[in-house]
Amino acid sequence: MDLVNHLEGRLLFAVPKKGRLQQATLDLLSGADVQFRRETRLDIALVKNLPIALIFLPAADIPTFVGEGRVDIGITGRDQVAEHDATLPAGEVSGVEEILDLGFGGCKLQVQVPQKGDINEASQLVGRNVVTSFTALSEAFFSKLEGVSSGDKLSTKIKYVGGSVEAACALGVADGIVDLVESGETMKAAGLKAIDTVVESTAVLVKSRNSNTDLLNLITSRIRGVITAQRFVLCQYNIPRSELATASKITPGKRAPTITALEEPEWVAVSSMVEKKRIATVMDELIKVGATDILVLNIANSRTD
Ligand SMILES: Nc1ncnc2c1ncn2[C@@H]1O[C@H](COP(=O)(O)OP(=O)(O)OP(=O)(O)O)[C@@H](O)[C@H]1O
Ligand SMILES: O=P(O)(O)OC[C@H]1O[C@H](OP(=O)(O)OP(=O)(O)O)[C@H](O)[C@@H]1O
Repeated sequence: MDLVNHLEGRLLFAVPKKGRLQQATLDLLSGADVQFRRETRLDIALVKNLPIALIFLPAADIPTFVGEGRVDIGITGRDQVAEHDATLPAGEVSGVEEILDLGFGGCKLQVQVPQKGDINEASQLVGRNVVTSFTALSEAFFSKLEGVSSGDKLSTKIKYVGGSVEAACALGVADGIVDLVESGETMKAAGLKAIDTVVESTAVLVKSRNSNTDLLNLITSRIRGVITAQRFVLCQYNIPRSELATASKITPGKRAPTITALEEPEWVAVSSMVEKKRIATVMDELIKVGATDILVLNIANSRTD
């Protein structure tokens, strides 16, 4: 089938074709009931149950396609959006608009130098060689350090490499690099240390500034629901009515806790959404104020807007 001729009337949705963000993105689409089958080697897949076409693109290229309005919506790293925006002429508004922080793919774009060298702060790299895959963000970062206005010549020499950036210092190509750090293992293995942060990143859902359709809002709402379900658990417990006000402060919920009367008039049951990462502390606090029968339930999906 000639897929390109089947794109008419469909919302075009760019997703990473490989790399760190791909699996979590596919899981998110599955949670949002976006059904598709991608033929081997094809970068376009038609969604079976919605008028959407998925376009598989390198994460780094997604902001360009979204920014130019060639695709309507996409998932990529905030670092890639920032790099794209940093290439725009001064004063030009980016065509890429972030709509949701997706919470996965967390990493930092950091300035790194040899652990055993004499450089301890980024200003010491001014006028020296810096290697990176993020040239626009690095140029903006060093322009600020040098006090140079955008477009003017930098004394720091910024060179592009496409990957294995951390090898540049060992090979004598660079005095420092600007590269992504997640666990820090690659940096440590290469004998490097971080001395500054250019951008902190997570995966984001972005849309083209001029795209705004009911379907775009529907898919955004579904994805928001999946993300919320992943971030929160449902906490249920019984509490003496006299302690309800205190307990409600511990579990205020997203809007307000749900309170249900029990057969025993002195007691109520409370049900409230709590952020997963806080749940252990919240349970400790609930026990202290007299809660009993605390249950924590996973949320399969949610919709709050
Ligand atoms: N440890 C990490 N290293 C690199 N990127 C990460 C990491 N953790 C999360 N990311 C995010 O994943 C995005 C895509 O990076 P990744 O290297 O997987 O892409 P890729 O398309 O395979 O690119 P490349 O071919 O240059 O490696 C990054 O821009 C960043 O937002
Ligand atoms: O802090 P860590 O958890 O070690 O992750 C960071 C490393 O991962 C990325 O490289 P990737 O594996 O994508 O290969 P690349 O160097 O070819 O881009 C990034 O460029 C770092 O080198």
